[in-house]
Amino acid sequence: MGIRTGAQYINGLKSRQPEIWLSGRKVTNVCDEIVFRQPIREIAKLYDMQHDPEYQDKITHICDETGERVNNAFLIPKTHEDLQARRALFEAYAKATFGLMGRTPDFLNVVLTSLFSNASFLEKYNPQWAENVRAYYRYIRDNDLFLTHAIINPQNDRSKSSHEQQDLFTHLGAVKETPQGLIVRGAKMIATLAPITDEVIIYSFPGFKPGDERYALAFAIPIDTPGLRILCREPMQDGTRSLFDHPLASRFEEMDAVLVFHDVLVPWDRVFLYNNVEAANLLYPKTGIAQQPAHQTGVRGLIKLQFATEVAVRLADSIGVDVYLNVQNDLGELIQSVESIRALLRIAELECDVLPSGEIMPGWVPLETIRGLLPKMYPRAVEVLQIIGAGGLLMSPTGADFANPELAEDMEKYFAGRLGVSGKERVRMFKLAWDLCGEAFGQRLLQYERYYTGDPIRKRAIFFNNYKRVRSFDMVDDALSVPDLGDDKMGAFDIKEPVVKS
Ligand SMILES: Cc1cc2nc3c(=O)[nH]c(=O)nc-3n(C[C@H](O)[C@H](O)[C@H](O)COP(=O)(O)OP(=O)(O)OC[C@H]3O[C@@H](n4cnc5c(N)ncnc54)[C@H](O)[C@@H]3O)c2cc1C
Ligand SMILES: Nc1c(O)cccc1C(=O)O
Repeated sequence: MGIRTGAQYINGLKSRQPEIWLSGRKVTNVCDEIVFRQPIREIAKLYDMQHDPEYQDKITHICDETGERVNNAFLIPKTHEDLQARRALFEAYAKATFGLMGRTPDFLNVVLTSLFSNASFLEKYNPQWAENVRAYYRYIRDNDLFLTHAIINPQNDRSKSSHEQQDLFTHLGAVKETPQGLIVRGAKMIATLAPITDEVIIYSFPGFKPGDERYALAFAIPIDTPGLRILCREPMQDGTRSLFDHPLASRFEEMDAVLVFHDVLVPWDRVFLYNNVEAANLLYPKTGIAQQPAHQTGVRGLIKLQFATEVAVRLADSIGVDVYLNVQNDLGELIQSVESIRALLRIAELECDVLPSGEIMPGWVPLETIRGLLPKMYPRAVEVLQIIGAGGLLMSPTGADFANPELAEDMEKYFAGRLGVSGKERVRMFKLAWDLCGEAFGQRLLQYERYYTGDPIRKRAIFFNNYKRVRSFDMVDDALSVPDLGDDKMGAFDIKEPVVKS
């Protein structure tokens, strides 16, 4: 099959009946659910881009194995050009959503591609697991499917391991083996976009301890598998608010959900690992599913930070405050943050690691540096929007007010910005900023940047320990290697007079 159109993606959603709970009721048809309608349209646009002459050659390629056209997320990078082809995809998808949708199809399809290209690591534990991963990658690639994932245990008692929680199956674990497959029970979080995806893949960050065997799991199943319950968080926009009043929240609400598995059957051919703490702890480091996705998240994060910075620059301009030193200082800081991330991405693409298989991994040091900086830089961009917008962020009327002729004169007179910026233009600018820095929608985007790649504190500590393990810090040795001349001689500088040729 190869690349899908947006209509085919939507028809796929219509062909299934996942158990989705939203605001206390079961969703009967996700495509008719007003909260999901616009986000589905935004994802469908990404699928249509694969057929658009402007994008097709940039974001898709002909699969060597099948001869079909497939998305570049399924490309195993073997050359710098391959890496650029993946970047072109990440950039095109990020720009289509201003970087505001973190879990677009390319993200997990890159994760799966990395699992596929490094599945041999599983062979020592169970060769069938490696085969299952390979078959699953081909299935998702050839059907161009959209995955969600939930790799975190629900936030119950973080001071205790999974097997020490109040209930043995609060956290998702294996209950029993059957001839058809594994029965799993418990919960995982946070499956972003789960309600509008095709499949769910489950695995975990490293960190399992002896006694956690039943939780050491990795598998994938269709999103409408019987017994899988999708519990959505409270919506951040109800789908009725206008594009004028909420130019971003009305389009890019990325629903998050807890997945509850009520004795769900995972067929054996969908089991990638289980009951093996060592394999589960090594999945990340041995399959590159931290490093390759970090390229996608780095590009997406750059676009998101760049977008917030551009909004801040235009916000300041709209009310003439970018003439002031303090505003220029803040805006300059945001621009330098954007340029820092842009430079780090280039370094990551130039300083690659080449695996024995020939796969090239963009450099982990610059990528993890991006992952450590964005959780600080993006919240700062939100703060600068709040500081520049000030009270103006709370004086925006609605599109309905602008539509009422009785108010027309006041709207133009009292809401106008600097000379050349009409009342409607200034209010639209401030609404764009408010969606990013004031709305619950914007606060989720901030929390996403802080936590989507894990706890930034622990990730930075892991980064430090990995960096210390591979770097020598030998300038310190150089500085300490000056011969000790003894105090009386320290002042004597045996500088030889330069020989001057007459
Ligand atoms: C908007 C959003 C979207 C997300 N989307 C996804 C997704 O699609 N798929 C997915 O799998 N996950 C997703 N996540 C979850 C994300 O992976 C987690 O938020 C992240 O791993 C941090 O875990 P936590 O939220 O459970 O925080 P916790 O680990 O519960 O941390 C809470 C606080 O306690 C501290 N803490 C907890 N445990 C320790 C410890 N052992 N040592 C030191 N400090 C500790 C932390 O530093 C933090 O301050 C998403 C998160 C957000 C915010
Ligand atoms: N956060 C991640 C995820 O959700 C899937 C794969 C990788 C990561 C990561 O941050 O490394």
